[in-house]
Amino acid sequence: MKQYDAIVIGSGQAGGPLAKKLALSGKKTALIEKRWVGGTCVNDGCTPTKTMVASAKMAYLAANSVPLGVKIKNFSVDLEQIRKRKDEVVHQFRNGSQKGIESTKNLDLIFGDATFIDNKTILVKLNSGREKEFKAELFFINTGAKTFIPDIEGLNDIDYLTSTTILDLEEVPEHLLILGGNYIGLEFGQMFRRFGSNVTILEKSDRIVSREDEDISEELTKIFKAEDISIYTKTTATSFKKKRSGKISVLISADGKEEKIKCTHVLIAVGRMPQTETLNLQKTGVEVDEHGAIRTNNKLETSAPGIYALGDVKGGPAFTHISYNDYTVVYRNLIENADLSIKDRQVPYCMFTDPQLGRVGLSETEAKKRGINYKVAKLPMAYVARAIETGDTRGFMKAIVDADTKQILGAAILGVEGGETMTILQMAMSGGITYEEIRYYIFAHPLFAESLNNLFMALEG
Ligand SMILES: Cc1cc2nc3c(=O)[nH]c(=O)nc-3n(C[C@H](O)[C@H](O)[C@H](O)COP(=O)(O)OP(=O)(O)OC[C@H]3O[C@@H](n4cnc5c(N)ncnc54)[C@H](O)[C@@H]3O)c2cc1C
Ligand SMILES: NC(=O)c1ccc[n+]([C@@H]2O[C@H](COP(=O)([O-])OP(=O)(O)OC[C@H]3O[C@@H](n4cnc5c(N)ncnc54)[C@H](O)[C@@H]3O)[C@@H](O)[C@H]2O)c1
Repeated sequence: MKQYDAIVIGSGQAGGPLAKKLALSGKKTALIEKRWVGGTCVNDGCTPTKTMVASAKMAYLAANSVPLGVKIKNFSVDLEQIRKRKDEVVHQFRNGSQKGIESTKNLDLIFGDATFIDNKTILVKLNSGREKEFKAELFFINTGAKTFIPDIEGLNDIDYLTSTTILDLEEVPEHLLILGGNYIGLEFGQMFRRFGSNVTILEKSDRIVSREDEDISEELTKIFKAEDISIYTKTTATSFKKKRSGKISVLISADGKEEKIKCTHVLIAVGRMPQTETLNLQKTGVEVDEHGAIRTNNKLETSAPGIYALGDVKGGPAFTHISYNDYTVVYRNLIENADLSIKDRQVPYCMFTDPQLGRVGLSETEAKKRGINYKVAKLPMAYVARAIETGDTRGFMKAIVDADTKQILGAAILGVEGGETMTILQMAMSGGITYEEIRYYIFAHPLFAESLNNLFMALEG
């Protein structure tokens, strides 16, 4: 049985870089991956969706070019080319990471499905069909999450789509019904509407993006409705039935009333669940919560000594940059004797609808709940010179500031390149730059960033 110093299970956004750095630090390391190097982000998450969102944006621009004085006649969407481009980008990223791992001294990349025998031993069902046991002093679990499939009558009798299978559709759905109105539902909903599908989104809560402030949900709803996307809130599906015509009949319960909708495709986007059920964690003493997420402390140590958990598998904010940050925390604590913690770290994120929603820090709702003496700065994108010049004034900029200290507490930028503008405020928050300083800051004209002067001017008087 081969003995390692460290075994990393899962080559997600933490696992790959961590395995390389551990090996380079002198630890004999193995990285076990059951599918593809790069995990969800590279293979069926961020990378493929954002390449396809770019195609959807191109279709939107072509369809809306006339006001800018450009007539585009007869454009069409070529899903095969969109898929091909997406696959090329994914393969480029995946192969690049794999080569980097394979050429790292002291590191073995093993393709197979790992399960614990005890807290120092794993059994790997190799992709070649054989089984092998490996031992290590340290284990790092980075097995990510997968689509949660709700228990709804008839769902298993239709070929429903997930965020993975929808990436490889060979034709644009005639009518795509989406269950769930948050990141995945909204990014795919708008994308396929722009590719030519009729799109209906069913959201269980009383508004889409229900974790955000109400004005954000309202503005996004307006933006989606302007593209003829149907949104039902306080609604879920109660049964699915495949018709002889090939169509799917969906019984929905909308705000207490029942209604039937026909569609051709169904995308399930009601959340993701940690991939822990096949790890045999009961053999290790690693505790999980009621959702199967691994419990860790602020240094990402589990309840079993020598076993760490990083990324989506531990629950909490499920983003690539958070998983990557987990890796730096674990690595630097272990190898560089740092004393880093994930407590109170910033969690920025960007939803890649068009326009984007860039978010960091407190929302207005949270500031109110905490009883903070806050003020809200808000500027419609229709007042942003760059937005007017480039012909897209949808959305607004919003910042929550501390009325006493003048520090920025949070920001929501719903607008073109909203993620980039949000990041400027995120850095101001890290550096303790006050909103008054930003109000008088020199930004190059006419950038979106320049309007941060005006955003905070709104707080004067
Ligand atoms: C459609 C979609 C779009 C997204 N877009 C964004 C975005 O724009 N921005 C953003 O920040 N985040 C986005 N995310 C979330 C992001 O992809 C994840 O948060 C990120 O990939 C972090 O994952 P991870 O490192 O925890 O693990 P993952 O990347 O999920 O990797 C886990 C790896 O472990 C492997 N594995 C699992 N079990 C075993 C086992 N027993 N043995 C061996 N290997 C195993 C899996 O095959 C997988 O490769 C998106 C997610 C989805 C689904
Ligand atoms: N741009 C990004 O950063 C990005 C993009 C895609 C995904 N992600 C990550 O992927 C994760 C999963 O995203 P998601 O959108 O699937 O999940 P989510 O948990 O963020 O949202 C699920 C939505 O479905 C609704 N819902 C739940 N049950 C329902 C039902 N039965 N009927 C109708 N609606 C129902 C919920 O109210 C919620 O609005 C997120 O946590 C996110 O971190 C990030």
